[in-house]
Amino acid sequence: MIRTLDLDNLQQALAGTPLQDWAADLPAQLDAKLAVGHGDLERWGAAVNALPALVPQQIDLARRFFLDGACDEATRDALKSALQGLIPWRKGPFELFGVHVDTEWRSDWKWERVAPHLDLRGRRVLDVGCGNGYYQWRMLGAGADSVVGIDPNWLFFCQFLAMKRFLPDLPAWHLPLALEELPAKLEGFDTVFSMGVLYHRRSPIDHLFELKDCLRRGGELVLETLVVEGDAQQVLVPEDRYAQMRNVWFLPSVPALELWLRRAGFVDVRCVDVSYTSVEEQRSTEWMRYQSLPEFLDPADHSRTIEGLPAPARAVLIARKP
Ligand SMILES: Nc1ncnc2c1ncn2[C@@H]1O[C@H](C[S@+](CC[C@H]([NH3+])C(=O)[O-])CC(=O)[O-])[C@@H](O)[C@H]1O
Repeated sequence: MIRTLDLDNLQQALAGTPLQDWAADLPAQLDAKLAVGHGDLERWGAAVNALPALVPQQIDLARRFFLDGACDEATRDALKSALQGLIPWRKGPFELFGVHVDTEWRSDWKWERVAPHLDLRGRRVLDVGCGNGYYQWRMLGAGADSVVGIDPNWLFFCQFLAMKRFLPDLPAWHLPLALEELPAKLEGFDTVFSMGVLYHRRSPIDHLFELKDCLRRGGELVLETLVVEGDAQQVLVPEDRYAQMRNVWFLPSVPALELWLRRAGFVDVRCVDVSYTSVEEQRSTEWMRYQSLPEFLDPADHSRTIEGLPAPARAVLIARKP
């Protein structure tokens, strides 16, 4: 499976950049990771390998994730059943040759809140906690030069490989790595995204420093995370679960998050969006059959989680490394 990581092309894309040495070391690091792997990796790899060989004649990544081209009914059934082998699908939606992968999240809605505030044309991008890579494809659709995603989840890695099958020549790479597994002081990306990751970190300010270390001087950070209302000293730390999630640590107010970013050395810090997540944006579907946001909110009062905490609101902040 390592060959499907397409590391040769990644090395070529990063040749002559500050990321060149890192790219050269990746095959050995990833070989070691893949040797340990995950119990279900073989099954998910088989689902990826079962995807029919289809060549998209129509590609739209700018307005949605949409691929289409010649595909008969039997091939479409084979495509659907291979993609079903990678359930649960959380981030999307994906439209592939007439198959609509209706994911748990309307990630396209989040992208519509983020994208208008950025100019990704010609930029070398890192997406930290990229999930299945949905946003990586949309970043290419917005003109990014190359997009590297990192995420330690093996299922999401396989979901990315499924899409890459149909778009083998596009400059998007997904590495099954956690942020902590990147070398210190990479300082080579023009734009770094961290969306939906900060509240999972026990040391959120260290997370900001780690993101800053991935950026070149003058590079831009795009940070999206759960927030609460309040002033610059307001932060919620849940006693236990938050909207049924176990590993949620810090939910700052927007002014607190802006302060954290400034303390971490970012400049031009600005919040460009705050939105409550609706039960239309995150819900169970045929492609993600577990419980979802509608079950995680207080049934009598959707402004509260079932734990009695403020319902999920997410902010998008942009900041620059001086
Ligand atoms: N140490 C880590 N390093 C890198 N990734 C990690 C780490 N720990 C967890 N993750 C990954 O971070 C992602 C968080 S989801 C956001 C997905 C996308 N960005 C989104 O904005 O929809 C949360 C949400 O649903 O919002 C998961 O894919 C984890 O595997």
